[in-house]
Amino acid sequence: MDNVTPKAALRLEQVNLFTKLKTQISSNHQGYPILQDMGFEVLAGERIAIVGPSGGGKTALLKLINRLIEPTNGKIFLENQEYRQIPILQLRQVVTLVLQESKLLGMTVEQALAYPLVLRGLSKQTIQQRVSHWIEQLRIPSDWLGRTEVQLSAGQRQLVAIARALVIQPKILLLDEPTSALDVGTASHVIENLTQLATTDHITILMVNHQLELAQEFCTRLLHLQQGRLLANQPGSEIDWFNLRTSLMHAEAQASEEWG
Ligand SMILES: Nc1ncnc2c1ncn2[C@@H]1O[C@H](COP(=O)(O)OP(=O)(O)OP(=O)(O)O)[C@@H](O)[C@H]1O
Repeated sequence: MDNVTPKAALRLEQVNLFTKLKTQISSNHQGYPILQDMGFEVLAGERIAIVGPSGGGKTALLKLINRLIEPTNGKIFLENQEYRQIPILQLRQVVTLVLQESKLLGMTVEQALAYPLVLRGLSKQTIQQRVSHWIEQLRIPSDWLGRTEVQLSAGQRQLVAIARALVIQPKILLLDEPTSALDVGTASHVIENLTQLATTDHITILMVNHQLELAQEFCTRLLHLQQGRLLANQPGSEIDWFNLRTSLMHAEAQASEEWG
């Protein structure tokens, strides 16, 4: 039996993110706080669900981890290496982010799936194998392959975006509400695939998801964000999902009252 403790895939230490511009809302000279005192560790192969009300900082957190934005202060580590010491292209080979609105940049589905692998200089045969594998796994119909972005529905685009991330075989996969436009059956099938992938290939997955039943099915650990702070960091097995649903509904209602 393998008793080796899994390695830390990712670590955040006292990460803060403020908007660059001063706003009227905050007198803080650094600007308006988006994320504050973010500190947590993720082990290789963990499946993390990130939940919280709108505007809580979930997308901002994924963008920090993909280095689309830089923290105002604090440190992020990939295994034991500090982010700022890793060349950005090297980091992006390992950490892949799928945002809510993915673009195919004028390519057909088939071209878009192959493109990241072409950029990595892989052989035609490997590219074909990997692309076919994920088309099959995610049950992408062959008649989508020749279509471009405008010929796909939001849900179809989402599935293609997930496949495009998976062909890359990243070590850390970041997904921002990947199943929000998918029908229940397809969403559940995607979650099954992701769960299996994390288990068999030790891929670490962080997924923002408003659909709590999917988060529950998926996660080994849950991060609960509210107003830019980490409210809870708990193993999935210790969560009272009923209470969580109630508290999220309250927080969402409060947030819409504040905005409305
Ligand atoms: N580039 C930016 N400049 C200024 N403020 C921003 C920027 N991006 C996000 N914000 C603000 O940061 C906060 C967190 O936004 P974020 O998109 O991370 O929330 P979220 O939890 O993902 O919300 P949702 O569930 O609605 O997608 C919000 O108050 C948002 O207005």
